[in-house]
Amino acid sequence: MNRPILTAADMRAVERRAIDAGTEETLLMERAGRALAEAVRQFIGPRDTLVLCGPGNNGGDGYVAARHLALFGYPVRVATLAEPSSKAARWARAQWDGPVEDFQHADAAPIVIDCLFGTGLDRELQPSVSTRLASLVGQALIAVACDLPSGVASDDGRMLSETGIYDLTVTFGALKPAHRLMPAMERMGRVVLADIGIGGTSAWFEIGEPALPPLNPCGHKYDRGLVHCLAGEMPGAISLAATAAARAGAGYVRISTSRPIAGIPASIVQTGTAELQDERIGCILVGPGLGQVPQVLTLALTAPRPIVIDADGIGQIGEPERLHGHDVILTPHEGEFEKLFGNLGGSKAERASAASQRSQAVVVLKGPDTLVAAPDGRMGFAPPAPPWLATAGSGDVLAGIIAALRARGMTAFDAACAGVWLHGRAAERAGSAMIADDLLSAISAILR
Ligand SMILES: NC(=O)C1=CN([C@@H]2O[C@H](COP(=O)(O)OP(=O)(O)OC[C@H]3O[C@@H](n4cnc5c(N)ncnc54)[C@H](OP(=O)(O)O)[C@@H]3O)[C@@H](O)[C@H]2O)[C@@H](O)CC1
Ligand SMILES: Nc1ncnc2c1ncn2[C@@H]1O[C@H](COP(=O)(O)OP(=O)(O)O)[C@@H](O)[C@H]1O
Ligand SMILES: [K+]
Repeated sequence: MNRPILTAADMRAVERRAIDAGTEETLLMERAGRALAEAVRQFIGPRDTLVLCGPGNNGGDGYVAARHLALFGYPVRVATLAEPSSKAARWARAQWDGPVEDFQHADAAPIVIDCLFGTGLDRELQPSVSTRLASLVGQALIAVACDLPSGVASDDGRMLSETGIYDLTVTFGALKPAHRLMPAMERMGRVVLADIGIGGTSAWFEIGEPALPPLNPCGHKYDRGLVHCLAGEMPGAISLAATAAARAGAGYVRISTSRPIAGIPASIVQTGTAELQDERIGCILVGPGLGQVPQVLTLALTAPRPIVIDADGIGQIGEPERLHGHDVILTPHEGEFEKLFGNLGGSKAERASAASQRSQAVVVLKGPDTLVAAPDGRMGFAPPAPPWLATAGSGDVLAGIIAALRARGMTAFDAACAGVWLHGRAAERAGSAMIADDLLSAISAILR
């Protein structure tokens, strides 16, 4: 299931609509604080706990969580940075009947719950605050963030201030962009999304497990998709991509190559000609191992078929507008992205979206926080993938998987999202010592 991703403004609008429809703001805060306490109880046994409360509603959630943790039997202390400034937070503060310490002087504790700032953080923390928070987080056995680690910019995942690495982040109603974007994502530990009875829809979402096209019991190999790969100077990369396409369920994979390629499955057909006008082709794949032969990309763009352009092919496009009128999925890493689109500026999501609109292609902007952008504004955020995916050839495998899914009839955007999801899960399955070749059998295992 795809989970919506909401900006701070989206989230405030959702909250406003719920309040206008009659839900008390304090009820939402009660649910959020209770969910935070429940998550702590679920993951961590009762130990001395210090709850740090800020002036806004993030702090309000903290007072509620402290009350529930005390009821659960946790020895809880509360320390505050400033008195509550919102009505709901004042209510939550009034419900907490224990003492309140001063944030700068509170002793450290094995469990620290950071409820200083959440989606309302709009500037860096005062150095005395960030230093103290980092010290308390650093001394804790378990550090928990309410909604977001304080210091994180909710909408783009930047660190406005550095405050340390957390073990658990409990968020409410919907994921925020920062939960799926670096550098913030790697500071959050496990992210738990709690239901507080509100949520919204959005063109931005976390990519969930895809529904792949069912096989037609009466179908033949072309019904399952023909992927035509174009080889270039380095055959290894296109071999990986082609084999990935076959493993991801394409019924027929062939490679146009000027010389025979050794070591690939015999079922992958090698041909000396590029029969790209063949209407049975479901997707053309060009770029992996292409080298400096731009005429191959030009040839690919003469065919009126869906096309995945990866690696060297991306650098040979020239102007993104050249892709208008074609049905293209681009799969750049940051270097390839910059080669084609230049330095666009803005957050990763803004850059991916601008690039997709400019090229009218689906853009898979890869990295530890891969994004899939469509020209119409939809954006898929990859769920966390293991860092060992950063290995030579793994991008070629991704391009092959996406080409297979496109050839099987998924839309360009859905194929790209599904490919990114499968690629990450295959890496999890293959384990930390994997090489890109190992992803191929892992794909088969997942699709079994
Ligand atoms: N939306 C929902 O549906 C629900 C949201 N909920 C919770 O509310 C949280 C959002 O609450 P929020 O909007 O009150 O913002 P929050 O993060 O507490 O910070 C704002 C305060 O901080 C201040 N301030 C900002 N930056 C600062 C800085 N660098 N240094 C110092 N001060 C700074 C700013 O004051 P300012 O000085 O800007 O006037 C203001 O006082 C959200 O993360 C979630 O936990 C839940 O209760 C359930 C439902
Ligand atoms: N730190 C990381 N954590 C998770 N995935 C990563 C990380 N770094 C890169 N990846 C993924 O690994 C793949 C690398 O692709 P690419 O850069 O094209 O490599 P290559 O050209 O060697 O195939 C991409 O799918 C990317 O999203
Ligand atoms: K927080």
